[in-house]
Amino acid sequence: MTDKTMLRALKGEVLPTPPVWLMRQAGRYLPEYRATRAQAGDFLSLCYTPDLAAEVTLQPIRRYGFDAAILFADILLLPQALGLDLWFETGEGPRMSTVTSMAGVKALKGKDDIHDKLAPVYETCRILARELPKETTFIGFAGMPWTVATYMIAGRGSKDQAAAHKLKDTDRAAFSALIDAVTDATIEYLSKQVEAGCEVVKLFDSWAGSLKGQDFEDFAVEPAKRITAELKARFPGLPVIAFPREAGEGYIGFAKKTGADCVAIDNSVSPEWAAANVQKDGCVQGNLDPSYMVTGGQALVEATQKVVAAFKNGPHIFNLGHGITPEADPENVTLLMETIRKG
Ligand SMILES: Cc1c2[nH]c(c1CCC(=O)O)Cc1[nH]c(c(CCC(=O)O)c1C)Cc1[nH]c(c(CCC(=O)O)c1C)Cc1[nH]c(c(C)c1CCC(=O)O)C2
Repeated sequence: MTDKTMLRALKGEVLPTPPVWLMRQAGRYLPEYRATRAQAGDFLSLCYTPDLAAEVTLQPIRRYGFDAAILFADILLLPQALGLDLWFETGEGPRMSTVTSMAGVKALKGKDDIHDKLAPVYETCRILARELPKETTFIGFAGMPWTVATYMIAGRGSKDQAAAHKLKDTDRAAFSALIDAVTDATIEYLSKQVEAGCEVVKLFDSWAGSLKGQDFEDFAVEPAKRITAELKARFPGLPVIAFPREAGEGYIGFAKKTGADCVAIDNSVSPEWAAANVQKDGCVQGNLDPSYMVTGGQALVEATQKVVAAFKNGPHIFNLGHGITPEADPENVTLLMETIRKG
């Protein structure tokens, strides 16, 4: 039996204190992150410089002793490896060349031609597999095809994913071919991360909430199911965490339908609701509102205790409902950790 608490929770064990890590735990709220990012020059150089990417992954582990470390990279490196141009506009976010037709999908690189570009990411994994503390679980990740496709189709982030919905509704063949191409490449990308030392994979579907009805089944559930099944066939026992963010009722049964070991829950649903409707089927991860990491105080303590209490009768990994923001106060993360660990 492993003594890594995160792996134990993923196997369904109910622990007296939940394992904890935070989405975006390596990020701009930490002065040491900002210093290493400045040393790298920019965000993408940081992602592609293995020593520095490993360093920022380790920083929050040293500072807080989280139970898990997540590989430092980005979900948009995969479309870049598929041949799209990617850059970040300061203060705005990602920009990308677009794919909006079958010809565009056909022009993408094949699923086995992504590894040259992504080799530095695999090297980061190898460094971390060596250097992480033995009690720390190492998480690899990728974006889910729908979320990644929304950026590939629009060339940027958007509030309502309108461009992706439009392609889905007007050129189903091109849209489906794009989802399939990203699904196939994601399987190869995650396989390499696991071969390089990741012990768990997390699938980020940040925009799953905008898929409704049959679209949710076809483009959130199905790709998660295919990716999970193929990874588990290649790596028996590999734990998979799925995060269909803002899925609402779609969270119910998501683990059963996809084969994922754990469902990550955002903070638009209450922990009590998630315990009753989702945790009944297995491990859940979540779901404190990230804004408490900015505001802190007694409200943080009480909200944290409420999340822990709501999930205490089943397998639970403590996390935020979404990424920690640049405005968060590092001291509030210390308070969070004290609150969780003193029980
Ligand atoms: C949609 C998405 C992206 N990236 C990711 C998602 C899915 C999760 C989510 O919904 O947030 C996932 C991601 N991005 C990053 C990680 C690393 C691991 C971690 O610490 O969580 C992970 C797992 C680093 C990052 N990815 C990004 C940063 C900030 C970059 C910086 O240092 O300037 C980090 C630390 C940039 C990024 N990357 C992306 C956007 C839209 C942005 C700009 C917005 C922002 O600045 O927060 C795409």
